[in-house]
Amino acid sequence: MSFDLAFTKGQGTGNDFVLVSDPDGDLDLTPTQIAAICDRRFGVGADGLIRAVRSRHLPEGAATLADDPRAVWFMDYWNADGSVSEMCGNGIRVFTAFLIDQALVELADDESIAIGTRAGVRRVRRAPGGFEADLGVWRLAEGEAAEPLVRAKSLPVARPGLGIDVGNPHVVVALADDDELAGLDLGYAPVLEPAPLAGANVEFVVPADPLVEDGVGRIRMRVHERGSGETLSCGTGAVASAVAVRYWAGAGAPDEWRVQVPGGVLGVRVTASDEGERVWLSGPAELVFDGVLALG
Ligand SMILES: N[C@@H](CCC[C@H](N)C(=O)O)C(=O)O
Repeated sequence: MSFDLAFTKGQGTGNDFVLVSDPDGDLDLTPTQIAAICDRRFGVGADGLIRAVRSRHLPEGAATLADDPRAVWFMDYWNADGSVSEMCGNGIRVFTAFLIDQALVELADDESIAIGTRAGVRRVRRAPGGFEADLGVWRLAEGEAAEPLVRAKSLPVARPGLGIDVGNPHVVVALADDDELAGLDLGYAPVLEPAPLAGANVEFVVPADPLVEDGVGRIRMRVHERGSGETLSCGTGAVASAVAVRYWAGAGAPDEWRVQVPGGVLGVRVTASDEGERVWLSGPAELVFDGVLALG
């Protein structure tokens, strides 16, 4: 059966998404359709597709509603290859802008909104230049996944990575300098040893000079995203990179970080909580254009 699909294209620091509104959970897009929509030559083109659906219409949404009944909306996130992810840090800001634009929610300056995701409930509020999202408590990956070896094309030898979970899986690799970062060929997926069953997003980082300025840590990052390849930015990847460098730096490292990615700059904050260290991601969110796709 063919049908018209209304969509909005959005981006945050160049990480771009196709957003669709499906309040009652009627849409049943297949992974193949999603990959076709995200294809940059034959489709709209995007790093991922995000469906706005009321949480009560999804099994994962029912679970988040049980945690927080205010999480009425669920961010149903899909990578460009049609695989699902638990979380998207740039996506959740763009998703919030989309919900507001579609008049599905109102968000005053002093309020936050609870959003259901596969990683649990996340809260987003307005911040200078965009939005800030509370991405919950970060954790080191466990067992062998904590320190995998990473091989990437253009790196002559395997490098040690640090496995970090911020709702979705990341491996962060420190590089020597900007030349090494610029010379990376991320047209090929980095190979991890041992290879995590569910895959991982891989971030490569270098410190800025100086690493800390006015109490704020500064790093540069490039990323190869699970399910999407190299992207201009990854919000959860920026958070994973900041906490990895902070972890390596040890006691006295800053709680506030600026992460320069090819598509712009993201802010990361770390705060103490009873459950562990919470991480906060801030950055822009823009809706670029609307369109209608004939599917079928
Ligand atoms: N770009 C996103 C992360 C999207 C999901 C990721 N590719 C995964 O599979 O976990 C971000 O901004 O966090």
